[in-house]
Amino acid sequence: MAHKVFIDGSEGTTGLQIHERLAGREDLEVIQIDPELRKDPAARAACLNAADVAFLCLPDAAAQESAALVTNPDTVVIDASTAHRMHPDWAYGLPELGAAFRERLTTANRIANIGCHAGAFLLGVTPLVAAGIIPTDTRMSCFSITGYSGGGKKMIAEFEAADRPATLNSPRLYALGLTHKHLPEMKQHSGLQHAPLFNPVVGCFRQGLAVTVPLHLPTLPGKPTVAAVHAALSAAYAGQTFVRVMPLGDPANLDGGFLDVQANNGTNRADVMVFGHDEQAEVVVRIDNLGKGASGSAVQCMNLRLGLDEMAGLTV
Ligand SMILES: NC(=O)C1=CN([C@@H]2O[C@H](COP(=O)(O)OP(=O)(O)OC[C@H]3O[C@@H](n4cnc5c(N)ncnc54)[C@H](OP(=O)(O)O)[C@@H]3O)[C@@H](O)[C@H]2O)C=CC1
Ligand SMILES: CC(=O)N[C@@H](CCC(=O)OP(=O)(O)O)C(=O)O
Repeated sequence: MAHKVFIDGSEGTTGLQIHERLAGREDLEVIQIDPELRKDPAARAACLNAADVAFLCLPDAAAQESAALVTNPDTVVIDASTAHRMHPDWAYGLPELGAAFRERLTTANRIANIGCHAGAFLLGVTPLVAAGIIPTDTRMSCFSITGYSGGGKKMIAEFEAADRPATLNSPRLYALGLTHKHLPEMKQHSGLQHAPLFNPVVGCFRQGLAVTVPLHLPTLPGKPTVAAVHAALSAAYAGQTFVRVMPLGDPANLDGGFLDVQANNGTNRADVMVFGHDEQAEVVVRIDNLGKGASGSAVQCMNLRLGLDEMAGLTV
C-alpha cells in the first residue's frame, strides 16, 4: 500500500521542489489540500493527521503551528524550517554526520531538516572535530556563497523582477550582525564549543551554495598536513551515497581556477573539497541549497524513515 504524504506549504519554493521529487513515485500517494484552504488550520490539520509523512515547508511560526496540529501518533513530521532544529525531541536530518544520526532518523517521528548553510558547514567540519584535528574549543570562521532561492519566494521575486535594482546585481554580504539563524545548529551538531564567525553572501544566481572553512594548520594540535585533513574527511564519508570527497586539491574541481558553486544543482549531492599547502587548508562543501540543503534532504530523510531506497526520487 502506498504511503500517504502531505506537503504543508506545497506552493512555496521548498514545497514545490519536494513535489517534483515525489512525482511519479508509485510507493507514495500525495494528499492534496483544497488550494483555497491551504492556510486554513482545520483543513491542514485534517491532511496532516491523514498523512504517514507530513513535510512542513513553511515559515517558522506556521511550522510550529502545524506541528501542534498533529495529533496522530503515527504521523512522521519532517520540518524544513528552523523551528525545531535545536529541539531535543526532534532528530536532525543529516544522516551522513554519523551512525547515531542515521539510526535516530530510521525511527524518529519528528525530523528537523537541515539549514542549507549549516548542513554544508557541518559536513566539512564535524568529522574533523570527531577525529581530533579541530579541537572542540577552536573558534572557527567560515563564509558561504548562496543563490537567491535560499531566501524563498520573496527573495526570488526581488531578484527576478523586471525592474530589479542594480544593487542586486553584485554579491551581497548579509547577516553582518553575526547572529545568523543557523549558528546554533552549526555549533550543536559539530561538537564545537563555540559557534563559528559566519559570513553568508547571496549572489545574483538562482541556486547553488558553497561553504568555505579556512584552517591554519600550524595552529592545530600536531600540526596536521593538508593531506591528513583530506584523509580524515575521505574516511568519514567512505561508502556514503550522497557525499563525495573529491581528490585533494583536484584541479578538475576548478574551471580555469574558479570553483562553480552551481555544479551540484538538481542533485542531492554534497561535494567535499580540500585545497591548500603546508600552512593553510580550506575545506569547501558544495551543495544545491534547494537539494541537499532543503527538499532533497527532506526526501532522503523520508526514504530512510520509511525504510525505502534512500536514493528514491533523488539524483547524485
Ligand atoms: N529556500 C531554501 O533554500 C531553504 C528553505 N528552508 C526553509 O523551508 C521553509 C520554507 O521555505 P521556502 O520554501 O524557501 O519559503 P517560501 O516563502 O518560498 O514558501 C513558503 C510557503 O509557505 C506558505 N505559507 C506561509 N504561511 C502559511 C500558513 N500559515 N499556512 C500554510 N502555508 C503558509 C507560503 O504561502 P504564499 O505562497 O501565500 O506566500 C508559501 O507558499 C522555511 O522555513 C525556510 O526557512 C530551508 C532550507 C533551504
Ligand atoms: C539567501 C538566504 O537568505 N538564505 C537563507 C537560508 C535558507 C535556509 O537554509 O533556510 P532555513 O534555515 O530558513 O530553513 C538565510 O541565510 O537565511
